Parts: sequence; structure tokens; C-alpha cells
Amino acid sequence: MTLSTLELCQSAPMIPVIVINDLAEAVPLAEALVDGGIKVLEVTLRTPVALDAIREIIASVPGAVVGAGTLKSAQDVSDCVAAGCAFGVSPGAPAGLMEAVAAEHFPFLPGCNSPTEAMSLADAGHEVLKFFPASAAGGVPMLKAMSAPLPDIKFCPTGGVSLDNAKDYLALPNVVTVGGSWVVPGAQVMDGDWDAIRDLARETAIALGNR
Ligand SMILES: O=C[C@H](O)COP(=O)(O)O
Ligand SMILES: CC(=O)C(=O)O
Repeated sequence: MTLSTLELCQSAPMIPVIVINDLAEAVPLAEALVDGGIKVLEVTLRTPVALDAIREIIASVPGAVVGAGTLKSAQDVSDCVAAGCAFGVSPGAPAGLMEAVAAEHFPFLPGCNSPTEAMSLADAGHEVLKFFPASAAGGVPMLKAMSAPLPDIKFCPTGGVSLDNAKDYLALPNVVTVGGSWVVPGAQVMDGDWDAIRDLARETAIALGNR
């Protein structure tokens, strides 16, 4: 079943932004997150093994809802659709990328951080937008200010979000979920400390509301 981006975001206490450097990390990392209660996963296309990692997680971790992040081109969209991604995410929304997203009817969170960008993307039919880089682009006060004239535009803030400030974002009426890398710390991933990651995911899911 294809879920809309709104449904995906509403089902996620947060969306981890994952960077896989070693393919062997992909499945145990995804299992640890899912066991901890974080099921919607964004595996970024920032490393050469990313698409293989996505395919392996989809094949081996049935509880995961696997999407891809850092899409930059039409080719990225084709690759992600072919790999079976449930959704895609980008830090921005360049024209070529957005044309491919529309042509593929691919559930997508385009990135933006200004009212004009948000209005254009909402006009094009995107019901949830990535607000990136959230803290550097004005954080909670910026999103709060946008909610007054644009209450129907919903966001997933990412960039500088942590367990300490996630609740401040989630308390805003225009925020449906948040994204971040804090549940996948590089050191624990490199050490293969999946218990620590599962515990961090569990702490996060409980704190933000297991959905
Ligand atoms: O590139 C940054 C990621 O999208 C997430 O940001 P973060 O590491 O501040 O959570
Ligand atoms: C920033 C983000 O979520 C991405 O790289 O897609």
C-alpha cells in the first residue's frame, strides 16, 4: 500500500536521517531502529552503498518503511523508485528533480525554508514539506511565524533538531514530525553498537510519542 507523505509523517515520532558507509551496517541498524519504535527510515543517497543498503533493508526488515534522502536529480528519483523506496526526501526542490517526482507520482518531501518556496510547493500539491536546515533557517520562531498566514502548509523540520528541542517543534500546529541524525550517532554505528542505537530509538519514540 502506498502511504501519502502526510500519513508517513503522522506515523513517525521522528524520521532518522541515516548515512550508511558500510553495507554491512544497513540491516542491523534498521533492525535496531525498528525494535526501538522508529519505523520510518530515511537512508540518504550520500554514499555509494546507499541504494544497495535500501534494497537490503527492504528485503530483510519487514517492519521498516524505507525511504531515501538527499535526492538531487531525476536519476535519483528513478533509482529510488526502482529500489522500492516508499518515499523520497530532498534538502531542496530543483525543477528537474520535481518534474521527475511528479512524473513518477513518488511520495516526496521537498526541502524549503521560505514562505515563497513553501507556497509554490504547496501549490504543486505537496502536503508536507521538509523545513531545512531547520535551526539555521530560523527554527521554531520561523515555523511559528509561517503558521499564521499559511496554516495549511505542514512541515518536517530537519537540521539541528535533537531530543532536547524536538518537542518544541512538535508542539507547533504546522509540524507533523521532525527529522534528524541524533538517533544514529556515527560512533555507535561504526562500533556496531546496535543495543545503544535501539535504546536511543526507544528513548526517542517514548519521549516524542510512539505512533
Ligand atoms: O544533513 C543534515 C541532516 O539532514 C540532519 O541534520 P542533523 O544532523 O542536524 O540532525
Ligand atoms: C536534509 C535531508 O533530509 C536530506 O538530505 O534529504
